[in-house]
Amino acid sequence: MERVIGFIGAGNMGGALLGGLAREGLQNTVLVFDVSEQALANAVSLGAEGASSAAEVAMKADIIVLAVKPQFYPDVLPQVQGNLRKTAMVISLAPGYDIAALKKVLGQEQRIVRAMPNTPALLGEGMTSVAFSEDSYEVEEKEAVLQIFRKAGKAVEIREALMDAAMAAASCSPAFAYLFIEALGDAATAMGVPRALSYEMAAQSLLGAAKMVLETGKHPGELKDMVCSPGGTTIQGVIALEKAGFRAAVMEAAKATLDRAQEMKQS
Ligand SMILES: NC(=O)C1=CN([C@@H]2O[C@H](COP(=O)(O)OP(=O)(O)OC[C@H]3O[C@@H](n4cnc5c(N)ncnc54)[C@H](OP(=O)(O)O)[C@@H]3O)[C@@H](O)[C@H]2O)C=CC1
Ligand SMILES: O=C(O)[C@@H]1CCC=N1
Repeated sequence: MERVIGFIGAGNMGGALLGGLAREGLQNTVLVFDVSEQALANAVSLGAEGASSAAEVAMKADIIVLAVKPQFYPDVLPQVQGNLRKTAMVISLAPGYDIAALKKVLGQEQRIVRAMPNTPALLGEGMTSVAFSEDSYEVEEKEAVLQIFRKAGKAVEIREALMDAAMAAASCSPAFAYLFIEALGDAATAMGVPRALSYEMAAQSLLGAAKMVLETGKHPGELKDMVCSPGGTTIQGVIALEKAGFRAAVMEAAKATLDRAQEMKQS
């Protein structure tokens, strides 16, 4: 069965998911509404159809992706509520609104899915965690939801209680990685490497290191040890990072995002 996928919001995250979906050509009808003309035009250039309102997307789509910031949910949810098909599945990407809070507004019978993707979805390298409401879903319906995110990278099903942790680990973390790349790029530039090459070196080494973790199955500590020659250079850098509290800083950063998501929680 061909399902219509609707996006309400096609900015940084919705646009990245659309870009991921469109990499091999859109397989479904994709309907998009965005108040930003630029975001809408970008979605249309990827093969999506423009809608004139959030209500139109709610009425016509089988799967609706809410991809506006949670601050706009009080505007958008009432436009969606009352226009949804009973069988529609609504996917929310936002922290702060759990399934129970969304059901309060959209209706207890409405099937709600929470998904926490990340912007590398644009390149098919995303990581998305998905939690389904405790309603009844055909296997094939869950697959249709997971497929949206699998086309944009990896997708795993998790318990909703882990959603904020998944956000910290996979959705906020690209920003931390960019800080690391930027800092390493600055350092290499200071050492005389041309700026663009500095970023290329930093980014490619991070990409390669990430692939080593994923593809060798080795523990990150073992891979780190393989780089550190006894009495060599790398171990001095590791010591400097430890002195600066690098690992504690990363853990604090992840915890800060989790704390913020919990502060944003709607009752
Ligand atoms: N960015 C990320 O890395 C991630 C984001 N998320 C979640 O994804 C969701 C979207 O975030 P993100 O893409 O970053 O946000 P953006 O602001 O980049 O994109 C949202 C888009 O929706 C538009 N918009 C605002 N109000 C409305 C409305 N009433 N109806 C239709 N469109 C509207 C915005 O237009 P305008 O710009 O004019 O306001 C914008 O184009 C959020 O819930 C966020 O928490 C989840 C994981 C990662
Ligand atoms: O910063 C945010 O709130 C969103 C959610 C996860 C990544 N970006």
